[in-house]
Amino acid sequence: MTLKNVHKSYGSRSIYEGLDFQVRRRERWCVMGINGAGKSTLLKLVAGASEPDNGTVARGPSVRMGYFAQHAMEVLEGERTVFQTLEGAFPQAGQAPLRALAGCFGFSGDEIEKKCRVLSGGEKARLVMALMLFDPPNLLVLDEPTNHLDIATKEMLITALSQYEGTMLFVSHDRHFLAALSNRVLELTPEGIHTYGGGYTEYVERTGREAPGLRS
Ligand SMILES: Nc1ncnc2c1ncn2[C@@H]1O[C@H](COP(=O)(O)OP(=O)(O)OP(=O)(O)O)[C@@H](O)[C@H]1O
Repeated sequence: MTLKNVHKSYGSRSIYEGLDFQVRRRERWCVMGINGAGKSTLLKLVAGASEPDNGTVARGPSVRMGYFAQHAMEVLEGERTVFQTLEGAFPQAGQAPLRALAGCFGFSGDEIEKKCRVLSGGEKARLVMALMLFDPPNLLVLDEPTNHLDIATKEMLITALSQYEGTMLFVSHDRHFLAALSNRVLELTPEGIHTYGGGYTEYVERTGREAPGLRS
């Protein structure tokens, strides 16, 4: 995944002026920066949900991507149940594995019969994660995936993602998520980008500072 000389503005507000950045296989980048630095915009560009004004975003031919952002929850069909949603996505999978999948993501017993329209934000996020991780793509782009999750589900997600062997690019304000899952750090600053070859913990040790906007 290579971004070359990427320019992006919203109206008169310039977000990047010539961004160069490369993500290689198995790297796990956390993206840091203050509010409005352009973290979500970068993830959108990588995911193809937004186009650069100038420059190129190139994906390797074997890249299969999963993109999670808050709007991902809106694509759930309100009248479908949790189970119907999983079955619709994986028609070949059979009942038992899908029930097990739902269970792993906290939908036990009758809860899989709940319609999507009644799900809480956290339940929707869990269902979207289950859809994404059943047959995981080899590049995950995650924009604040733990936002609506309770602690138990967050820990479960961290465990699942630490076993994931693909490449990741993510934004998180959760210290444990950052520390457990990153092996690279990209910092967006007004002066441009800084990259660090180690994970978040090494970044904190080296720079003596934590990510801006950390929640826990
Ligand atoms: N579609 C849009 N139209 C106009 N301005 C936008 C749009 N999307 C983002 N922006 C602006 O661009 C800037 C960067 O936005 P972005 O969401 O990438 O920042 P961020 O670093 O993810 O911020 P936060 O930490 O607050 O989520 C912000 O000032 C934002 O208001």
